[in-house]
Order: sequence, then structure tokens, then C-alpha cells
Amino acid sequence: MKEINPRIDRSRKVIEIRGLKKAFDDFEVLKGVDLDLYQGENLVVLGRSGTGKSVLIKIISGLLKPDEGYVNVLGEEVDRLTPKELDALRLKIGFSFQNSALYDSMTVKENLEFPLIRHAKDLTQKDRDRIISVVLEAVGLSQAMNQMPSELSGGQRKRIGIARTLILKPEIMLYDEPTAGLDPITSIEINRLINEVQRRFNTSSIIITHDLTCAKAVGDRVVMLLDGQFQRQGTFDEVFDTNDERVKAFYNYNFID
Ligand SMILES: Nc1ncnc2c1ncn2[C@@H]1O[C@H](COP(=O)(O)OP(=O)(O)OP(=O)(O)O)[C@@H](O)[C@H]1O
Repeated sequence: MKEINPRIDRSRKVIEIRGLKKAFDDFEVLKGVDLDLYQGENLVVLGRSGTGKSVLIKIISGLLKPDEGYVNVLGEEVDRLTPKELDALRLKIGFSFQNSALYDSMTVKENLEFPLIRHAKDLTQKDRDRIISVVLEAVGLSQAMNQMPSELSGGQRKRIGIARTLILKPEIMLYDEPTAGLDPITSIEINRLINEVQRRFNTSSIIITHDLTCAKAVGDRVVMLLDGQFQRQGTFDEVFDTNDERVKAFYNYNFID
């Protein structure tokens, strides 16, 4: 069980969502979702496949428009931003998606340099080298600087993917199924890294997962999306301390200790 991060600032919400609704044709995916993410917090969103977790992330990042509701990210009402303002907001959000693949023809260093060249044009080569060293060290892979992605294990590639996301110093990290497809030992390493990123960079994160070992290891707070709404919220143990058969079924099906 994770010890709750003492540096969480509950007076500062980095994401605030109220009454969020989203339907596709007549299929209601989100039916009135309320969510707060506090500065420095790791919030885990649990839910079965198809419950709308990715839709929620896409709405937070402005890729999808809500039908109804209020979505505020880092003080900005996402729905009201111009495309340019939205681009600026997205630079403050780090996306670690399942399919955020590395460029196979580039070395690790070149992969990490790419977002800096694109989005931080004022930096000198010396600045870029320093930032790359810091993030590689943070993910424990300083020695991989000049390797090609094909020479790395799945877990190492995942770490480099997270390093590439961190390189622009995001205020919010969104992790979509961070342990999917990894063996249990590598999953534990990624869970540790998510906590390390929180501690070192003071980021606020949403972690979407079905992996209950991951939820328990990284979540300061856990919410469960069921039937289009957050039915349960609290610490991992609080969320599962219930007689709700749907929640018990999710636990029994997913938890491997
Ligand atoms: N652009 C879209 N058009 C139509 N339906 C969509 C669209 N995006 C998502 N959906 C539907 O919304 C529902 C929720 O999808 P979502 O991808 O958010 O699920 P999820 O909880 O992330 O699942 P998984 O864990 O499998 O990724 C699904 O039934 C999906 O088919």
C-alpha cells in the first residue's frame, strides 16, 4: 500500500470537473462525472474496458468536446480555449500512452531531444544535453543514452517513453495503462518510477489502469468508474471495502497480489 504523499496541496486543484456528460449517438458513456485532481497527487482511475476512461482523458486534453459539464485544467476552461491556447495547455500535460512508441531509427538521446527541438526552441545544445541527462538519470537509464530502442527491453522502452514525456517538464502526467503488457517484476519497477516522478518533479498525475497492484502501489486516491459515474472514491482499501457486487467482482477478477 502506498503511503500518501505528504506534499499534496489540497488547496490547489489542477483539474476540476463537474457534471461531465458525453454520449456517442444514444450511447451515454459519461453520465455526470465529478473529479478533482490536487497538486502533487497521484489519482488512479479504475474501470472495466469500455467504461469511458480514455474518453475522459481525451476530454481533459481537449481532443474531444463534452456534451455537458465544466472541465477546468490548470485554471483554464478547456472547452473555451482557442486551438492555439489549447496547444499551449497541452504542453503542460505529459501523455504516457500505451502506444507512445519511440522512433526506432533514432537513438535514445535523439528520441529525447526531439520534443525539445520542436517545442523549446530557445535552448542551446548544452541546455538540451543537461536536460536529457537529468531525465535519463531520473528513469534510471543514463547508460542507455546512445542505444537504439531495439536494443532495450520492453520495460526500458517504457522508461524512455516516460522520460520523453517528462522532458518538457509537464505539470500534469496522464498515464494510460502504464503496466499493460509488462511482466510482474517490470510492472513493479514502473510503479516505483511513477512514484519517483511524483516525488522528484512534484507532478500531479492521473493513472488509468485495470491493474490493481498498480493502483495500490501508486494511488494516493483511487476512483472507480462504473456505469458512467465515479461510484467509489478514496484510498485503495476504502474503495474496495464495500458490499457493491460490481466492485467486488472487479476486485476478484483483477487482483493478483
Ligand atoms: N469517437 C468515438 N465515437 C464513437 N464511440 C466512441 C468514441 N470514442 C469512444 N467511444 C465509445 O465509448 C466507450 C468508452 O470508450 P473508452 O475508449 O473510453 O473506454 P475505456 O474505458 O478507455 O476502455 P479500455 O480500457 O478498453 O481502453 C466505448 O464503448 C467506445 O466504443
